[in-house]
Amino acid sequence: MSQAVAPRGLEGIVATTSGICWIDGEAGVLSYRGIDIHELAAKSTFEETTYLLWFGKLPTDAELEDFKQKLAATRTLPTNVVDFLKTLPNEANVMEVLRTTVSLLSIGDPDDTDSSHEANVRKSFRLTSQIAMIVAYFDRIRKGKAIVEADTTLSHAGNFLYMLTGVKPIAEAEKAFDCALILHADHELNASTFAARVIAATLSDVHSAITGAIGALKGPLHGGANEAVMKLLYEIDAAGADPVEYVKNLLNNKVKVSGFGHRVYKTEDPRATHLRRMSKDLGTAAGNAKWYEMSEQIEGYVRGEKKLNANVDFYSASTYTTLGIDMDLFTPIFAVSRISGWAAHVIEQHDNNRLIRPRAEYTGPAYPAPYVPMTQRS
Ligand SMILES: CC(=O)SCCNC(=O)CCNC(=O)[C@H](O)C(C)(C)COP(=O)(O)OP(=O)(O)OC[C@H]1O[C@@H](n2cnc3c(N)ncnc32)[C@H](O)[C@@H]1OP(=O)(O)O
Ligand SMILES: O=C([O-])CC(=O)C(=O)O
Repeated sequence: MSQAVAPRGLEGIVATTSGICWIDGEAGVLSYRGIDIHELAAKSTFEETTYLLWFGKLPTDAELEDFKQKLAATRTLPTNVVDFLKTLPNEANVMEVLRTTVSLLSIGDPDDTDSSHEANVRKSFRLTSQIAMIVAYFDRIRKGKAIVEADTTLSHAGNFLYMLTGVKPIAEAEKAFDCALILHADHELNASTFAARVIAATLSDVHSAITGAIGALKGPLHGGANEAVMKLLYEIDAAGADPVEYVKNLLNNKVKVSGFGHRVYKTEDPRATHLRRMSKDLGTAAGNAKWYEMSEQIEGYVRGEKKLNANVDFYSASTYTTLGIDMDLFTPIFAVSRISGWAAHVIEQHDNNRLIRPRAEYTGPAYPAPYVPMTQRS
């Protein structure tokens, strides 16, 4: 019996139930476990938000302390993984480095053959720490700098910046980065999370699901857009061009402008509200608001002309640049945060699993097509 084909790209299709993240795309509302993202951005920390995503409630003081200690205790990478990072070419794509290294981490993981709820949580702790470590370690290795060992007394955000730069971050930078991690932590059934859930639903392991998710996040229609935004800003700057004229030209040539548009939001992406402010505040404080100002001009034009809103990736580009982070680390940093949401979804999938296996409407040659012998083929 033939069924109606789902809309292209599965737009609007509700593919699963989930208790993790709720979005109202019309109203521009994003919430984790029912708590509004604006409240989390103002009051929470990445650790607390991750606890919320994984365990479904805000932690008590003691639970949060225990969580932070457990997370900090997993700030270690096996020697074979560090050695592997040293064998890679300096110019390697950092998302490819991350994807491959996360895959490698499953070999030798103490819970490799265990996919119980408890083992999945333990793996999630380890991967949350290790993804941050891989990004920071590889960046230092490729720059010929000594690796900075993790500091277990620092927050997840603070430790990442410390491992990356070798300098303990000032409070403002740590706070801004921590807020960015909260904002990127989860987003319902985005492409990478869906990929992770499809993999997990075969009863494959956490590392396989996260490896697939990293591959999906890399694409420029998804997480890769933040790097593409910064490339655009650099291009405009190098050409000494007017940002609006430059983008007008792109749109006239039917080129999509990275950092704009969203499958779900029909209004302002609530995360962009914070990243715009962070970009402005950090730029102003650093005495270099150039990237923010260019971004703001582009946003005004694209919104006015195309009715497209900036998404989470647009102002994260200028925010991270102002924090002194290289642009090819932007998408890996997305993964440094999104591992919390991916892990929550993989755990939820395994806890109540059914194989995800939709159908396709066949559009190929009519059945039965002849099997033409080799001698008669043209
Ligand atoms: C973390 C994230 O993943 S957030 C998204 C990050 N991705 C980007 O920023 C890349 C740029 N944006 C896009 O490519 C899209 O808006 C997506 C991928 C985010 C959403 O895609 P979809 O829901 O499939 O929308 P689709 O691509 O069909 O766009 C609908 C219309 O808006 C236009 N449009 C959408 N985004 C843009 C854009 N950034 N620039 C110019 N036009 C755009 C499309 O050309 C299309 O126009 P048409 O109907 O005249 O052909
Ligand atoms: O939800 C989406 O399609 C993409 C997105 O914004 C995210 O993953 O944060």
